[in-house]
Amino acid sequence: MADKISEDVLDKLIVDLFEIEGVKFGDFKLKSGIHSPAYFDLRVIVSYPKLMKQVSELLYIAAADLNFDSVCGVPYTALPLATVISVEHDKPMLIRRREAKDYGTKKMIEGKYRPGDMCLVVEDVVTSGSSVFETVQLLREYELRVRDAVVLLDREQGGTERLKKDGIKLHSVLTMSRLVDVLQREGKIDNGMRTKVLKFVEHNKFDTSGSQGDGLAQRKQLASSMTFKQRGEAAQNLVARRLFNIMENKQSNLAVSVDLTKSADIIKMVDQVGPHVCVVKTHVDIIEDFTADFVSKLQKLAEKHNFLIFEDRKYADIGNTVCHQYGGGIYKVADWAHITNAHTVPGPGVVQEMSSSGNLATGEYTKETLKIARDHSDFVIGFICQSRICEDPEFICMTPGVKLEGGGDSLGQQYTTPRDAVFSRRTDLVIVGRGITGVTNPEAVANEYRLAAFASYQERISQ
Ligand SMILES: O=c1ccn([C@@H]2O[C@H](COP(=O)(O)O)[C@@H](O)[C@H]2O)c(=O)[nH]1
Repeated sequence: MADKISEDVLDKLIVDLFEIEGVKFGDFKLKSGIHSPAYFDLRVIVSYPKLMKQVSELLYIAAADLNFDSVCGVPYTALPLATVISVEHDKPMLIRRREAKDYGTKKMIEGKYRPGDMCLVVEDVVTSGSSVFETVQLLREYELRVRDAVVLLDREQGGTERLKKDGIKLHSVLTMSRLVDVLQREGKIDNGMRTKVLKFVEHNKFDTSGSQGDGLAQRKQLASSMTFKQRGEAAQNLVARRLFNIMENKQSNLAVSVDLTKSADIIKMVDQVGPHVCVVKTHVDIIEDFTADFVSKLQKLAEKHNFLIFEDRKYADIGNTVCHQYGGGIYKVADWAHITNAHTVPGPGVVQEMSSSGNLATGEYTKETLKIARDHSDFVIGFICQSRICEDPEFICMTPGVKLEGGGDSLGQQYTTPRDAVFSRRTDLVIVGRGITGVTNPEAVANEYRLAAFASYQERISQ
């Protein structure tokens, strides 16, 4: 890069980024819980149009010798940079969606292209390279070719090497070491901070020895110590991705189980507690007056409050029968439920452990169901379990039988507390039924459960 752009221009850019607080130094606790002496937030660039134009131009120069038909920014910070490159140099742009639309074409890549077109990926900061790789992977799924990516700042933590393994050459405008060298020379940071940052980079390199690009496995991070955001970014399954997204945005890892028997009561309850939950769980076969109108009201509430619908049907028959049960009958679960579940006793399917006392779902059963889930990860998003059963980031562990005060009921249900489930047993999401639906002020109580469960998750990832 240094050969294409003058040293002075790069040095001035580094100081400008520092001045607009796109680069900060101190003690920053990252979402992963790690303390970092440097923090980058290049989203601020959009507030400085001249700088945004300059950065886009430098990214374009970094790609000057390359042949490409279109550009695609990694969402979100790099989107405006890719837009400026596209407009200034008359290069068609492609937009990568984070989530497929629920209607229409369900495309993940927007824009016109021909199969085999070469696309240049644009990114603001690269650490492990997993965000760039995710975008590349999607473009390749859509029959585009990708050989190169340009980035404003390479943190030099293994991203270049990792992307190389996937056939992508990373071209960076700036590197972390150059950045701290210049800032020290310009008197913006002292030598102690410079050394601290360089040591941090040295000791926090991502392992690039794996052959394939699931960055998270290579980071050797355990699911239980990762943020929901990181896990959403790593998940390939779109429902899992969407759920992690909702959990992160609503700061909720609470599912409410609305086991009421009259549809009007269910709708009223869901509207009250909807703002606090990421999932509403139903048992439609206990509803006395089930109609299609109930489903459409529930779907409207799911949109209004942004939650997913989980029909707790616990399928357990042969594939052919389950297909009829799931897609047909009077409930037509497949038409409206985002999530449903199955026992694994009949063979491959989804997994379940029970919270009731004396349940038989232990040992080998759990091991086998985990294997089935891994073999069908395009279809499986997680497990019903009382303790985390695996550290695969994409699988969500959901725990029913939760009450703030613990205890049990007269029919064998055993309750655990939100903290015990999420912090001690390291599961992700708590399912609460009567603890919320059986009280006089469900909305306030749902919020209490939300706060307790989310605080336990935050405590866990900051360990
Ligand atoms: O092992 C399991 C599997 C599912 N459930 C379901 O969760 C709720 C719990 O309701 P509470 O009122 O909080 O007891 C209910 O719908 C069960 O069918 C479970 O409890 N245990």
